[in-house]
Amino acid sequence: MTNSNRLIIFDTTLRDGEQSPGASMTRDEKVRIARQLERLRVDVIEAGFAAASPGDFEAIRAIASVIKDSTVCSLSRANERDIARAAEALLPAPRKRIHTFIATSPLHMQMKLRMEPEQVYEQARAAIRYARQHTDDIEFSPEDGSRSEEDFLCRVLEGVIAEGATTINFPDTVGYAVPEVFGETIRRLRERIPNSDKAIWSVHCHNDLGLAVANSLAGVTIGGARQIECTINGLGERAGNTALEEVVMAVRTRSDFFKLELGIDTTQIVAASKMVSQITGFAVQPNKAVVGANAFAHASGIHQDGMLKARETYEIMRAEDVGWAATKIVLGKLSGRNAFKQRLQELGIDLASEDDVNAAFARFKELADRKSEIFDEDIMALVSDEEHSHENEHYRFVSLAQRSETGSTPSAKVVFTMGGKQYSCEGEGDGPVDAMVNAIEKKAASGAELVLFTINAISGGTQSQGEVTMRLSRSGRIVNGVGSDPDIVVASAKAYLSGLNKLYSKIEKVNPQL
Ligand SMILES: CC(=O)SCCNC(=O)CCNC(=O)[C@H](O)C(C)(C)COP(=O)(O)OP(=O)(O)OC[C@H]1O[C@@H](n2cnc3c(N)ncnc32)[C@H](O)[C@@H]1OP(=O)(O)O
Ligand SMILES: CC(C)C(=O)C(=O)O
Ligand SMILES: [Mg+2]
Repeated sequence: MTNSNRLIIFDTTLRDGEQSPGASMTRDEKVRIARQLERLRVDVIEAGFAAASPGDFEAIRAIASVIKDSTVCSLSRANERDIARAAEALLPAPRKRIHTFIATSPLHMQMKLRMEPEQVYEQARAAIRYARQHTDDIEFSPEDGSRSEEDFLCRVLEGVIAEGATTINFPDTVGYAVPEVFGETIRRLRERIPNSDKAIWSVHCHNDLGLAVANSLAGVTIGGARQIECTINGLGERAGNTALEEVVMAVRTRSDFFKLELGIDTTQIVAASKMVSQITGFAVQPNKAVVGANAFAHASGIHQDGMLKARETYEIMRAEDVGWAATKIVLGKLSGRNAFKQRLQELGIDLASEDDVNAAFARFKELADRKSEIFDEDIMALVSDEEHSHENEHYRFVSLAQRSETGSTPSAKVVFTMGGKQYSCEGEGDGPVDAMVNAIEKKAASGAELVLFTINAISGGTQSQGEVTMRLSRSGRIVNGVGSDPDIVVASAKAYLSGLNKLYSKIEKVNPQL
């Protein structure tokens, strides 16, 4: 197989992205994101790690059943049980890939796997042999590749290609690499391995030193890789992975330098970014490249003057090309169903049925009565609330009254349902949010610990909705609850109950003994 100039975009938001503490997603949320990734026309969607849990298995299977254009992939360790589980989850997919990996660095082999290099070599080859029985699209990753010995890598990679691996993914698992060295290593590996041209070479970089995008691009330009693994908004384990929007727009904007072809529909980038941020509760920083709120905003007079005379003076990309709307219909309380449905479509939101659209439209009208202009972020929040209401809703917010006055102890009364029964509880606390949590806990007694609380204004002005993310932890499980409302204490109550629902939910990720 020769490397052409086509750059394959492999998205791992649903697998490595989900490895971000607190970013776990439900099956339905994953399917929504997968559909948006398909609209974005990514080549490969890594939908999860089938052997990790029944929830992950089900999510991969659901994605494999609905995605038609992108290849659907599952990660698996280099053993028969994981690979068989991946193959089973991928059965409905028209295009499927099994991605298997094993660590090759001395540190990982000795301390983590407790295996001799010879055993790792044999296990890697055996894994590919077994995976070949299920599909001929097989990817292999030597985990911790950038800290592995080159001679050993050559031997393992030659062996797995000989067994039928069609993609060799070189990971910088701990974000240790620097661009020139990383690119040169891949170039040398490709040069030294006799059958290297039988596989497509790929890069998978982490951002621990903020070099994930630079390393990925060096892997392509210096190393000759033709697949980049990346995630929306750079989500991922620890400091995250290579950001899809950044590599894609770098390759496209500087096509004079990269001279590579991409299949991506870049106009879907912003919708994908907003969807992932909304579902995971991980806000995008305003100065984030491409998808940050300020990425195309100009505040200083000289820049504004230049922009008015010729956009190119201060912009290297067009906002519309990545999906920022230039002009649009303003949605408000006088808008109708058609305008609302049109905006849902533009935001890549597919509601399952007309009933779902009607329910979301009713919430939209309710919100529009309290808020003069409804922004895209409001709609995303509202639809997400709608989707959560279909999940196993053990806890549901009904109403809240709270009182805080300088010099007196804040108090809150929360009405909510638990297991279908309605309760009204009162509590006091250091502040209104603390009082609200104490009120809920009087009845819920969940044992959850609040480990992170963030609040974002999800559109402009003081009448903006507040979007609250509450990260809860219980017995080693971490979940993000998200809630939005123009009243930030109500948003907090919704976020807290949504977190409790996730902790309660059986389909959330657990570590079952399969
Ligand atoms: C770099 C990466 O991102 S790798 C992907 C990381 N993602 C995840 O780990 C998420 C999903 N993981 C899980 O749900 C669980 O870890 C499972 C289901 C895979 C395994 O759970 P458990 O069986 O309880 O094992 P546990 O996680 O405690 O330990 C991992 C085991 O796999 C072994 N292992 C690790 N990597 C590999 C591999 N690539 N191939 C084969 N075995 C491996 C470890 O040596 C360890 O074996 P041991 O139990 O004999 O000591
Ligand atoms: C499974 C592999 C590719 C991985 O995520 C890593 O090494 O970071
Ligand atoms: Mg990774």
